[in-house]
Amino acid sequence: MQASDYGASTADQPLDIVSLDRLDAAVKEVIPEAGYEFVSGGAGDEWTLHENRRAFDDFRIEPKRLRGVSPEVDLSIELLGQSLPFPIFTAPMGAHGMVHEEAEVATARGTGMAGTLYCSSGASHRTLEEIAEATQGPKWFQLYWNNDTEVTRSLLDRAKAAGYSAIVLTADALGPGQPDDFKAMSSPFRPDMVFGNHDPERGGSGNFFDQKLDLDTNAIKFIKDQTRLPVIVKGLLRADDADRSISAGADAIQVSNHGGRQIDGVPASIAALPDVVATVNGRVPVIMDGGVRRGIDVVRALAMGADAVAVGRPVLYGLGLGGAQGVQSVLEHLRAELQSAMLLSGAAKLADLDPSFINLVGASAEASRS
Ligand SMILES: Cc1cc2nc3c(=O)[nH]c(=O)nc-3n(C[C@H](O)[C@H](O)[C@H](O)COP(=O)(O)O)c2cc1C
Ligand SMILES: O=C(O)C(=O)c1ccccc1
Repeated sequence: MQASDYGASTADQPLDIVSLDRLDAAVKEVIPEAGYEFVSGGAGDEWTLHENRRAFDDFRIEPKRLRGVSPEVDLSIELLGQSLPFPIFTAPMGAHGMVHEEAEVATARGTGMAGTLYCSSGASHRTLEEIAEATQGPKWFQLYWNNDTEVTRSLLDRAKAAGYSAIVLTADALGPGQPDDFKAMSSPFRPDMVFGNHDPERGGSGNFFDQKLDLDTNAIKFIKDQTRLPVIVKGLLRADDADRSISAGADAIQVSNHGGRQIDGVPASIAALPDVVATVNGRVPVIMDGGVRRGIDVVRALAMGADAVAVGRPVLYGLGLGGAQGVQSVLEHLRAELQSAMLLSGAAKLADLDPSFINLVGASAEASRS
């Protein structure tokens, strides 16, 4: 059966983007409802989902004037041995076939066209090898740890062989958050397309949330011994967990609440960032994700100590609206907004961004006083 028998998704096309927030309403009109609900939704009452956006407002930018800043801001960074043209990359997300018939292959291609890093989800619809081939840019592999270590070992060997340069260990998804029917999830465009790395013989890698993770059984060390690649621990909100992860060998920390999709009622990522940054104290890079939609959000996250940010849902909205080119448009739009936000804040280079650009008000200020 051909993919077209099921109806095709949107053709590749660049998007004329005014603001990433507006993509939500546009994509709702063009992708199947199940796909839109899957991507846009959050856990529980979606309090954390909304808080991820709202909390940015607690961190006001205090712009610096009369500093001779020119528009040619250098946005490039080095992150765990990779150079990125700007400090923004595609967050690991599963099941892109819910949005586009080419699924992660198109997302990875579009991310590569924008020149930045693609983080490939362990719950992708396409195989990690197909995805790796689709992008010329840097790439990391996100692992859902499997209690059957042979399943984990085989995924790590494949990721290394396919050229992924780091492993992201997701620590915050230990049970189904939202929705809970992941095992049955196939693409509405191609019902034959299920999770690409899933090995039905072992039943293993389909049980994404059946992971028992602790530092005593040494997941981080296991990954490093197996791959000799750097490990990013993703999904931390607490400073003590960041500290424990670094002691166990983590090479970077990704502050995240999984886009408000795991446990509701936890703080926004941007609100959790300062404590983690203070404890990490420059030992390893800190990445954050959750609610990044504007160049000013990136300025705030970097001023508060993040080295880079990852973006989730808007990338999939770009995929739904314009395939690989839509993804490219989303990432390039955010890069352009960052460039302008740097100029208008009075920051000549990324290294200039520090907490002196931020004035803390509102709920987050109250929390930090108590
Ligand atoms: C549809 C979808 C699927 C996701 N799948 C994964 C996943 O497989 N692994 C993972 O570590 N995080 C996953 N996430 C979380 C993202 O990596 C990221 O933390 C979050 O989307 C960032 O928030 P934002 O969407 O507000 O930018 C997923 C998020 C979405 C929206
Ligand atoms: O939806 C998610 O947040 C997620 O992590 C996931 C996990 C397994 C399959 C698809 C998505």
